[in-house]
Amino acid sequence: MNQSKEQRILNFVLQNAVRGDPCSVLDTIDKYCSQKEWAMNVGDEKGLILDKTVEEANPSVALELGTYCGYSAVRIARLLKAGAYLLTVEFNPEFAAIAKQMIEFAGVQDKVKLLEGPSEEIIPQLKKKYEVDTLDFVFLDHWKDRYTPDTILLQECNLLRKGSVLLADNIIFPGAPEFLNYIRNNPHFQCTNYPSHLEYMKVVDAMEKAVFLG
Ligand SMILES: Nc1ncc2ncn(CCCCCNC(=O)c3cc(-c4ccc(F)cc4)cc(O)c3O)c2n1
Ligand SMILES: [Mg+2]
Repeated sequence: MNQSKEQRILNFVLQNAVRGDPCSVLDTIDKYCSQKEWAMNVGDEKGLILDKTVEEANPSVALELGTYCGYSAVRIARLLKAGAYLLTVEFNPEFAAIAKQMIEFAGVQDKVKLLEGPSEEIIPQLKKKYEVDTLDFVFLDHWKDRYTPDTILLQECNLLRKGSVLLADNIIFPGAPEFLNYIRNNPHFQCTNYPSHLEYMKVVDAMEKAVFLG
């Protein structure tokens, strides 16, 4: 059976990146996806916005919704301080298997816990099953029409604290208009927009940061 694009991306990393070097894994994925096959990784341009937001938040506990091949999980995990960790949620088993290998090859597996399943099922389990108190940072990069219901769910499950930072990908393309309307009109969030471009393309995109005010 011929390989999936995601398997081809992983194979290119296994053959061309340096094991245990997260930056070489990120550069290798970006090289493949800009030169050979486009894929929906956050990419190098929006990745810099993600880096700065994570460094500023300096989270002890981070959550990512939508792992895909593990590019942003590696990107986030490489910046986490000792003892800090990332929980990343992916419901596609094939993508989860690829991401697991990508995370291990990059050498950040001790900082990343990959949870397989839909966000709407996983989020309500975070406190009891995964022993989370509150989340310091959340990266939303899954179904764009789940950004709003999952942000509401995070609040309902008391997973946000004053200062928790949410960062959402694809605000312009494919777009999350309903989320933008919800979060910008919600007095419990302080929002900042970061104009950018769709990964590996000249198409305009943006990220939105929303700090929970409690
Ligand atoms: N609930 C739940 N829980 C857990 C989950 N795990 C996965 N999923 C499903 C996520 C499915 C993928 C989400 N990501 C995107 O759709 C996406 C698309 C583009 C894009 C596409 C076509 C174009 F022509 C241009 C741009 C670019 C991006 O940067 C994107 O992030 C889950 N859902
Ligand atoms: Mg995205």
